[in-house]
Amino acid sequence: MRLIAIGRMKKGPERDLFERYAARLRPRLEMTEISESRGSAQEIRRKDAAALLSACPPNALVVALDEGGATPDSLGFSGMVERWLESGRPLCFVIGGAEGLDASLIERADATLSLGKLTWPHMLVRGLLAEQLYRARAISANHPYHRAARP
Ligand SMILES: C[S@@+](CC[C@H](N)C(=O)[O-])C[C@H]1O[C@@H](n2cnc3c(N)ncnc32)[C@H](O)[C@@H]1O
Repeated sequence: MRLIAIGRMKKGPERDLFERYAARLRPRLEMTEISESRGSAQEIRRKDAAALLSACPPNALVVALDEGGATPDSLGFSGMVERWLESGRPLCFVIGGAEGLDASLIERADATLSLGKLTWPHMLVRGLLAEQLYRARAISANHPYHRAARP
């Protein structure tokens, strides 16, 4: 699995959070970082989209992280991840920069994923996604990391 994201992460709590879960994930979650571009908001979104997509293999199964995307619960997400992995296509998660993702990228994506209606800082989204991927894999493996019971 690969995470392709805008911006270069500095040392700090966001990086620690991402690395804590990424290190435990199987298959591994590799990271490709793309430098932030300059210009108007529209130009930045277009350049980011081109750079993000060119970092994905041509046959990639692209999952775009977007506030307006699908909102599965963790159990549902676990099933989605299993199906994506079973497809045999390189699985690429894409996170935008400060200006968000261009519509062309959302259209190209095979799936979209929202972490809720709130806007999260893009560096934090990396850690949130890595944790949810770890949880998804734990659910599939019946590992007790995920406690499904609710009052
Ligand atoms: C700071 S946000 C961009 C906000 C931008 N105004 C927009 O409308 O997308 C940067 C990136 O983080 C990710 N992101 C932020 N909040 C998210 C959420 N609730 N669900 C999924 N992805 C999110 C998206 O990939 C987004 O492109």
